[in-house]
Amino acid sequence: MARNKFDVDENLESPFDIRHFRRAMIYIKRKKKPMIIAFILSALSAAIALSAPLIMQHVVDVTIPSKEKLALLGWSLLMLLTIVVSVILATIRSRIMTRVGQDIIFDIRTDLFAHLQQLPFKYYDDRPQGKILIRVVNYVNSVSDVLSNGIINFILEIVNLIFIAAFMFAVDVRLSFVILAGLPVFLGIMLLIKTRQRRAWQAVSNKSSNLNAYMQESITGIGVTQIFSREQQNAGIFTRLAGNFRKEWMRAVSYNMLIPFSVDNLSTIVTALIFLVGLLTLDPVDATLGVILAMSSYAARFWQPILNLSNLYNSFINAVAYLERIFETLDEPVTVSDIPDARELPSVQGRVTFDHVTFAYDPGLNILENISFDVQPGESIALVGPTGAGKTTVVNLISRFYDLTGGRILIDGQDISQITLKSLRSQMGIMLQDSFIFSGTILDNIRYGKLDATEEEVIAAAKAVCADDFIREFDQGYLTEVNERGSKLSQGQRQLISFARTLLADPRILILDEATSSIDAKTERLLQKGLNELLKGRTSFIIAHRLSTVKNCDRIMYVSNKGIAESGSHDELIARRGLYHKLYTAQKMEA
Ligand SMILES: Nc1ncnc2c1ncn2[C@@H]1O[C@H](COP(=O)(O)OP(=O)(O)OP(=O)(O)O)[C@@H](O)[C@H]1O
Repeated sequence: MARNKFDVDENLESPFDIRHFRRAMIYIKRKKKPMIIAFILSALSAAIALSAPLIMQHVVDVTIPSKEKLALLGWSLLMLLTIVVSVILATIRSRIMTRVGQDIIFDIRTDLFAHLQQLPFKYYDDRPQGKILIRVVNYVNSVSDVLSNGIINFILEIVNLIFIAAFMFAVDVRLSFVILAGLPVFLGIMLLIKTRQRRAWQAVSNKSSNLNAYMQESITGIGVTQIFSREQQNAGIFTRLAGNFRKEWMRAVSYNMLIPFSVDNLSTIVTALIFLVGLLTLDPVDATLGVILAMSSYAARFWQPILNLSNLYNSFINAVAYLERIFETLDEPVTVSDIPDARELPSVQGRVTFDHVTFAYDPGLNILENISFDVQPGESIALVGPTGAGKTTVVNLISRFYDLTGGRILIDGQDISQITLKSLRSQMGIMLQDSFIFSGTILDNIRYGKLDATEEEVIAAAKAVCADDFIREFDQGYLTEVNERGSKLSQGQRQLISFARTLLADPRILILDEATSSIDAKTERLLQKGLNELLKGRTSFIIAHRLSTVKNCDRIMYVSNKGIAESGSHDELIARRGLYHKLYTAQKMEA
């Protein structure tokens, strides 16, 4: 799909079809047993409640005229009992269904999260994170009730309707037809608004997704916003997005409200008709006062399930808009994945070979073309060159974050597209400019890549990269809580923790993408010590704009013009007086 932005609606690639709902049944079926129990309880409770008008009819027509006080008391108590039993059953059912609803949310969310974890970088490149988040959190919440209670209530209301119709016809056939006469009118209204209503709810889901994406982006970029004093403009954008959401919501809800409004009016008209027809035809044999009262009560009851069904239909329509998004995410292909017979990559020595590699993020726009080179185990390679030349792309390809457009990358002679991603990536250590700190303790963060590491191993890794001293200065030492934005930690400290994390995982191949760029010269000297420790005996690719940091690498590759323009040691490249020499002297002059 094309790259998306916070204020661009995500268009669905396929229109809704019932298969989405059938697919949702997979989750529902897992909860078959509690749902059947809940259904039986609901049916019992509804049937018991339905006997009330019959009791009423009997009391009005027989018990009251015969003035049997004891019988009247008996019937009243029975009526009370029906209400109590029906409430108890309904409460138990509602408990069961709350659990079922939460279980369904849990299952869908777990599947979504597991799938999102596997999706390639390309998926995340193409859309704002907020739009992904809203699917896992809000949309799943929104569909849970429809998939649990909704299904049961739907069946139940239909059964209810049949029951009521049967009771109604048993009491009076003519008046029953009067009640049924409102039905075609109602169905006509439903048909008329159906498509518009679905579109309206789709628009709501789009606008809430946009709002969420902007919120997320704004929170992440709050620092930049405040530096550039963009608060007012951003508030303007937010107001526009929130306004769009409000507008769509109002529109969608107005469709929803149309339905109870129609039901209410139809129900009133039908009840009035019953009284009218009843009065006109009132004779002691077939239309007693009791019959008319019972029938008007059935008329109200008959329209209640219809109202409930139409409300369910509304929720169903909303849920469809969300289900479409959820399944779209679940169907997103894992384009970078293990081939069917992928081999495990055994412990590697660290030889890396690019064999005529060509790569494009977007079809037809090659970023790298026909690159070949061979890196020996333990060799350190610096990738330098102008911004946007493709240095990060080269290292991303080694970890197979993207698949190649052409050629092969081999590790110890094995094509990386033929081996499992897990065995490949577990032998790589990657450190980026912005080292990510997960919420938890410093200890957890260092242990992230090797969960079974002992505390001693963690401390040894921290010591090796000169991180131990500053960690111990915190009151809680290694148990200090840090969060995802790494607050409490300076940039350099975050970097050192990330070095320790990588060292502990002990990868054979190391990638450092601008890992030391945001660090001042003094901290860099400290880091350099840690870094030297980290690099020992490992194949490493280091991207750095500051050439002083890569001067000592075994080989320097100058990436430019979709390929490696120059390659050699610092001294060789300086002697060649080419692109690297130019860049180096320019930086020296600046310093
Ligand atoms: N996810 C992406 N989708 C599409 N194009 C991309 C993507 N990432 C990078 N590019 C493009 O690929 C080219 C190479 O980008 P890359 O990040 O590899 O450059 P770089 O040499 O590492 O740059 P810098 O030194 O600025 O970090 C750039 O033109 C960039 O616009």
